Amino acid sequence: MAETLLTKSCMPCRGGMPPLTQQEAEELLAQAPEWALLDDAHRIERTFRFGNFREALTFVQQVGGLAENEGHHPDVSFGWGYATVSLRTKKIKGLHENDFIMAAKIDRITSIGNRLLHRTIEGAACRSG
Ligand SMILES: C[C@H](O)[C@H](O)[C@H]1CNC2=NC(N)=NC(=O)C2=N1
Repeated sequence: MAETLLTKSCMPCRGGMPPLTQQEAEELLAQAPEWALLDDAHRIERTFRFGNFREALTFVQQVGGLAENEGHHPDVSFGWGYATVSLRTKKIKGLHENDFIMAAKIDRITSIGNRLLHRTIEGAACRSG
């Protein structure tokens, strides 16, 4: 099976290599199309929307756990109803495949969360129906 970002794990980055080129970044962005390529292709960013502060905080906590597991860390700002995640590899002052692996895995957090939420809503509807 072809390796995809979701089947990979972040590799420790000790610096010393050049950041991805714009072309390389755009190729990887195809697997995380919701993210914006910013700062002359040196950073990727996505803002996620939520129903309230608690949902945003829960998401941020999940992102933090993923980052610790992967050993690669985003910058996150969040508040009532939103969380903005920004990814770049500080050691090389630009983008690395690690940033795209994290983006794909962060997207999966929200898709799992949404599926669970829908199942809960459906479940409640069945019981009250
Ligand atoms: C050894 C380990 O890979 C490095 O310290 C990691 C930790 N997390 C990191 N996160 C990010 N965003 N950039 C880095 O350069 C980085 N370096």
